Amino acid sequence: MKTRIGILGLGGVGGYFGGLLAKAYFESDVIEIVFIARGETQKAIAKNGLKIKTDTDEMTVFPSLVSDNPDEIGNLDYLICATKTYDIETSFESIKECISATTTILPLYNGVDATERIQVVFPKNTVLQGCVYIVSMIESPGIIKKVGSYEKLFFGSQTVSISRLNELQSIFENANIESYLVENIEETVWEKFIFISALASATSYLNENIGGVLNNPEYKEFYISLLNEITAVAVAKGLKLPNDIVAQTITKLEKSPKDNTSSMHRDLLAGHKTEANSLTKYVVNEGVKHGIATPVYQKILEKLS
Ligand SMILES: NC(=O)C1=CN([C@@H]2O[C@H](COP(=O)(O)OP(=O)(O)OC[C@H]3O[C@@H](n4cnc5c(N)ncnc54)[C@H](OP(=O)(O)O)[C@@H]3O)[C@@H](O)[C@H]2O)C=CC1
Ligand SMILES: CC(C)(CO)C(=O)C(=O)O
Repeated sequence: MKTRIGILGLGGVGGYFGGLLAKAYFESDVIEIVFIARGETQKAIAKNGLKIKTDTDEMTVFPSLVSDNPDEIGNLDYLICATKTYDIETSFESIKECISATTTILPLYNGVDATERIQVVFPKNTVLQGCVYIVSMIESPGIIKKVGSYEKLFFGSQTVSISRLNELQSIFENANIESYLVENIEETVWEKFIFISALASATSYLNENIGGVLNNPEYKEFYISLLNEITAVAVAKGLKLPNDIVAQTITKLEKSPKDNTSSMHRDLLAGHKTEANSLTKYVVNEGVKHGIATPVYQKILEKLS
């Protein structure tokens, strides 16, 4: 029996990492990669394969199947999900028949509540935690453009032992995915969340890219006040983060390409729906719950709502 891996959402993230899996396991006897895509994306991939462009290269890959029909997709051993967070519940509803009690689910969204939300829909399943650092986007349906060099994938579980997750780590490693199976995944996901939540909120509110935020002292101060607010919320929630998390996050941003911006800012500029609920509102709500003031987040939320 082949290990069957579904990729839900063939956009910037799902398309890139799913594409590496499809390339590695094309016509494999042991692993089958299924792309779960709909509409124009499904049509384009079925006709031409999935094209991935990087700064230096281009490749076209073919999954075993591209479909959004649960009868065709069948039961999955793993489901890797990378729609936008506002599509979590509806996208799962459409493929719930493909999830059995033994399906392991790996969410790769920005945000910290995906695992909890998916666990509500599938209470019996193993739902891992994960996050990625990558800059990638849909150029047109079935064509993914990845910019720059970073492409790290972190995953793990608070409840499942590392040894049970080694199979998935090997699957990633054999596909040349820079993946890290980490013990303290909750902290890793929160460290990414602190980075992206403050960045997405600042770039979207100020309408500036990373360089624009860092090079203007007033904007940098604004960004740092977001880091302080979200860190206070994380601490109130009981997260054990490094003491210098704010300084570490600023350093991380300083090492990022200055002409890049957050995916939320890109969505806002393109007139698309944004993930403000997961990246901005979540912090305000958790602040209220734990008695932590988040005035700068609140100001941004008012503008983005
Ligand atoms: N892009 C990036 O550089 C990064 C993104 N992230 C995070 O990763 C997550 C994914 O982002 P990203 O890849 O940019 O998103 P995209 O918008 O590029 O892709 C999302 C994909 O999900 C598909 N989708 C939505 N609902 C369904 C459904 N019911 N069935 C099948 N497909 C569906 C959409 O298809 P359709 O066109 O049909 O709606 C779209 O192709 C987000 O949480 C984001 O914040 C994290 C790090 C970096
Ligand atoms: C900042 C970045 C690119 C880092 O992965 C990101 O997560 C996003 O834009 O959503």
